[in-house]
Amino acid sequence: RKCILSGLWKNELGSNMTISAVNTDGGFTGLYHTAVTATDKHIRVSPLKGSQKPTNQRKQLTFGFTVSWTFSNSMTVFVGQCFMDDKGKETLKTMWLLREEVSSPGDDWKATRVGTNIFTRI
Ligand SMILES: O=C(O)CCCC[C@@H]1SC[C@H]2[C@@H]1NC(=O)N2C(=O)OCc1ccccc1
Repeated sequence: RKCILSGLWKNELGSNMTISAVNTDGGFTGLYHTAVTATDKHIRVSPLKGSQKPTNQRKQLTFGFTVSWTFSNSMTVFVGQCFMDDKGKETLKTMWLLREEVSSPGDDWKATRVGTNIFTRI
């Protein structure tokens, strides 16, 4: 079987994402609902856009997507791969870069954070 990104996923932080149908060139959109916040802002659902390698080429495909957070001026890019176990259970192993909006170039050094996330189907 092949990994399909469409559907509902959750990660180890409890964040959820919904990925829409993947189109023929591998493009997809979706919504990201993070469970964690570094600010006192109320968490809101944020849009995501991404692309994956076409499923007809790969079983355990690679993908990337960008989340433009609706409640802050920051942006996160995720990159990862879908793995399937022998029971057909899919896992998305990802790493992300979070770019915070900083007020001056002098603060650029501290503006990017990195993290990992593992997603499984809900
Ligand atoms: O949910 C996951 O699976 C992974 C964790 C991602 C959490 C994201 S990072 C950007 C956004 C979300 N939480 C938060 O406080 N954000 C935010 O933009 O806060 C503003 C901010 C950003 C960077 C530094 C300080 C504050």
